[in-house]
Amino acid sequence: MLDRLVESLETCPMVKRGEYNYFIHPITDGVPIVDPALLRDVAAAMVKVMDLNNVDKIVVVEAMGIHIGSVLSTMTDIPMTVMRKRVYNLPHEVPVHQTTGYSKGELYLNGVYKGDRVVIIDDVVSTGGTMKALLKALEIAGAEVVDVCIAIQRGDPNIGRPYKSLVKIEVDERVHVVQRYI
Ligand SMILES: O=P(O)(O)OC[C@H]1O[C@H](OP(=O)(O)OP(=O)(O)O)[C@H](O)[C@@H]1O
Ligand SMILES: Nc1nc2[nH]cnc2c(=O)[nH]1
Repeated sequence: MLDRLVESLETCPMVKRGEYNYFIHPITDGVPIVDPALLRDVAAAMVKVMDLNNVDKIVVVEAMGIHIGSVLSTMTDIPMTVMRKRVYNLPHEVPVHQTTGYSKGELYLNGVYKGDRVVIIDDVVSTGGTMKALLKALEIAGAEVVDVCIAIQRGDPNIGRPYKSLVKIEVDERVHVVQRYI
């Protein structure tokens, strides 16, 4: 189920961003082209490894959580909300500060309320800053986080709670998949 993900990661293009080796992959960047079979593999693997019993909502992060979350949502019939970088000022909106390796900003959670059972998914975790911001927003909203699953884990970030990742990678001049969940 994850062979296509592993193979595509280990052969994906790389660019240097300063000293940082940045990998470019359809799941994390949407380029050069998103293979439907790869997207299906990732979503199907998430369905297989996650606890989705009595889950009310899937929470994803703009922008690159959206394509995976959309497929997962249509496969499971669980509604999805997107943590946005844009403020809407809707009632109950929860703003939180996000700091990643290369950016800082505000994120805004909508559509999640006290007592909701939610799962979180995203494309990649690297510093863990985005996940920490999202977990804080969900705590403020009063939601119960049932499970967290990230497609690609770069390194060993601590997000303050256990989480699952489909593959774990190390990166030098190319990507090495060092662990896979299934
Ligand atoms: O573990 P972290 O260091 O927080 O990095 C992970 C986050 O970085 C990427 O998003 P990014 O903030 O680049 O925004 P984008 O999805 O809109 O490109 C990715 O989609 C994750 O959400
Ligand atoms: N696409 C992509 N996203 C990242 N997030 C953190 N590191 C990387 C990277 O090297 N490539």
